[in-house]
Formats: sequence, C-alpha cells, structure tokens
Amino acid sequence: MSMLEVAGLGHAYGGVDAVSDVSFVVEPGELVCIVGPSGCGKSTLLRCIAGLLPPTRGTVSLHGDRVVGVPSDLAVVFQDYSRSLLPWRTVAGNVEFPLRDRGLSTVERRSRVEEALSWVGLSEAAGKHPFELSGGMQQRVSIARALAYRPALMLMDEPFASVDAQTRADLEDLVLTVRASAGMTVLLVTHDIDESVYLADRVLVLSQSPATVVETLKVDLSSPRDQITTRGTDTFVRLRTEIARQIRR
Ligand SMILES: Nc1ncnc2c1ncn2[C@@H]1O[C@H](COP(=O)(O)OP(=O)(O)OP(=O)(O)O)[C@@H](O)[C@H]1O
Repeated sequence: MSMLEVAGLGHAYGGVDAVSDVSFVVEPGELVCIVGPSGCGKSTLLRCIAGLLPPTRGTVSLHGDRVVGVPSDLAVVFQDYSRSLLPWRTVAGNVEFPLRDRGLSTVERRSRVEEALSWVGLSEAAGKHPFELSGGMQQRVSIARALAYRPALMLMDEPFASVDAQTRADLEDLVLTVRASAGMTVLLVTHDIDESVYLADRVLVLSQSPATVVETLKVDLSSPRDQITTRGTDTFVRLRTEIARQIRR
C-alpha cells in the first residue's frame, strides 16, 4: 500500500482555483520533492495533504485512510521556524512537547528527545531557549521535533528558504542522513530546482497556478550524495535542465 495517495485534488479560494487537479502517490521510504514556480499553489497543496485545509475536490489518503483533519502520524516542518517553536520552552521542551499526545512514558519521551537532538547535532543545546540559537539551529530543532514524533510521513514546506546558503547545504545533508537512519518517508516542497534534484528520489514538477503535475522525474543519482560532486554530474545537470524547461514552459 502507498504511504500517500493524492487523487484529483483541487483547492479554490473564494471560487478561484489555486490547485487544479493533482494526483500522485508516495511509496513508503521515498523522498519526493514537489517543485514549481512562485505562487503556483505549492503551500496550498501541502496544507491540503496535511489536513490543515479541506480540499475543494479530490481526496488525500495516508496509508489507505482518508485524510479529514490533521492525521496523528504526520509531522510538518514549516519555513518559518521562529513562529513554529515555543519561545518559553527549552530546546528539549520543544522537541518533547508533541510527544505528550503519543501516550509514551517519561523515559521513552526523554530517550526520543535525546536521540532526535543527537541526530541534528544539538545535544549540547538541549537546555537553551530558541532565542539563544541561530536561525539554522532553530530549524534543526523543528526537524528534531518532527523526527522525535516518528511520523509515518514528514511534510516539509520550503524548510530551508529562510537560512543562508551554507546552512541550507548543511540542512539538506542533514535531511538525507536522518532520513536514511530513520527510514522516514518525506514529501518536501521547494521552489529551488537544484535542491529538489539533490534531495529527491523523485521530483514532481508543478505548472503555473492553478497547479497540476506536468512532469514526474525519477532521480537516478547514487547515494550518499555530495554537495560538490553530485551537483557536478551529467545526470544532475540533465535533470535540472529538464525541470527548468518544464517550469518555464
Ligand atoms: N488564504 C488565502 N486566501 C486567498 N488566496 C490565497 C490564500 N492563500 C494562497 N492564496 C492564493 O493561492 C495561490 C497559490 O498560493 P500558494 O501560497 O499555495 O502558492 P506557493 O506556490 O506556495 O507560493 P510561493 O512559491 O510564493 O510560496 C496564490 O495565487 C495565492 O495568492
């Protein structure tokens, strides 16, 4: 059974279509990137998949169950980390917070927090508050929070758009590493073509608004990937050129 199935999904704001007719599946363990031009409806699509916005048409199913409202085994990492962390809680307190609804013992919660913070390299910052951290570190806390939750599916909406280029590269590699260790299924939305090719097993290319899927590309790059050598391969250049052509079409 597919992890995620989106079938004929559409969403309109006040009668104006933002997402037109989107269908695709994500298999367990896959990392799929959705890339599309600015304003094409990427965030709207992701919000519908997360159950935060009811679709106007079509359906979303998570491991076979129709999504109506936010599913309990789904985590979302947003672009705006500063608004998604609780400023009065410590780093460990932020990561632990959603686990309270998981029915876990205190010992299990603590062990998951420690493991997730070590995955993102923030064990030493467990007792600090978000305002004491850099932007990249705050986003790592958001990722750790999602990982500790161990969702069936992790949704990421432009997760690295608000950090500098070096931090962005580091966070991309972090997602690849923890995804491999945790065996997670990830659906990541980005407007950055290179980022989509670097991270994904498959890339879905969206049209201009209202969004439809115009192309699905399998990324046949070997793993582990490397910021310098992978981006210099013929396959990488061919895929990014193909996606750019589709987006400008
Ligand atoms: N709450 C809303 N009410 C009305 N229209 C909206 C709302 N949110 C988004 N839109 C419109 O829907 C369209 C798609 O917006 P959306 O934010 O989903 O696109 P996006 O691809 O994520 O954009 P960007 O790349 O700039 O982040 C845009 O025309 C936008 O103005």
